[in-house]
Amino acid sequence: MDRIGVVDTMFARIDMGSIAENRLAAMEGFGERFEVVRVTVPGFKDLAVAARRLIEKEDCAIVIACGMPGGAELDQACAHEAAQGIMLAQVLTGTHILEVFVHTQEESDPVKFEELCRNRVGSHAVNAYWMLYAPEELRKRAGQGIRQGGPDTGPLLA
Ligand SMILES: Cc1nc2c(=O)[nH]c(=O)nc-2n(C[C@H](O)[C@H](O)[C@H](O)CO)c1C
Repeated sequence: MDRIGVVDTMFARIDMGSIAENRLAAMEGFGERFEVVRVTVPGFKDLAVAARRLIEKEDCAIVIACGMPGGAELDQACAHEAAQGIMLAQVLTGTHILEVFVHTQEESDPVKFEELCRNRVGSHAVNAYWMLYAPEELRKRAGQGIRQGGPDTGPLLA
């Protein structure tokens, strides 16, 4: 059976890993064609190694890496470093790791923030599934200004 990896953090203030897991569990073939392997790490700087291990030791075909950068300048700097680590893990493994970061300052209203987070994580879980099993779904949306977590922007010249 194929494996899709999900890694999330304790630092996040929303259970991002469960959102991804539940979205994947609703997709066709769950439990038959693929299963989900989940790991939780302390914070976003720990995501890259965890994702690499999911690929190399747990045989995951793709990984969704969920993190929530805090609002401080230090958090933003660290988020950039964490993102570079995830990029490196992708290149080293030759396997996609979808970086799903929801930045605390993207939305100040907690209810809207939660909605944004659910939407982004859920959409990327579907993207991961499509990348593995239905790349034509991505192809037909090429150049459409698709966004995860907010309204789509649409093509430049509609
Ligand atoms: C400054 C900082 N900010 C964040 C953050 O905004 N979000 C997050 O998930 N984790 C943060 N961390 C923790 C680091 O990512 C990491 O978990 C620790 O440095 C231990 O490796 C740190 C150290």
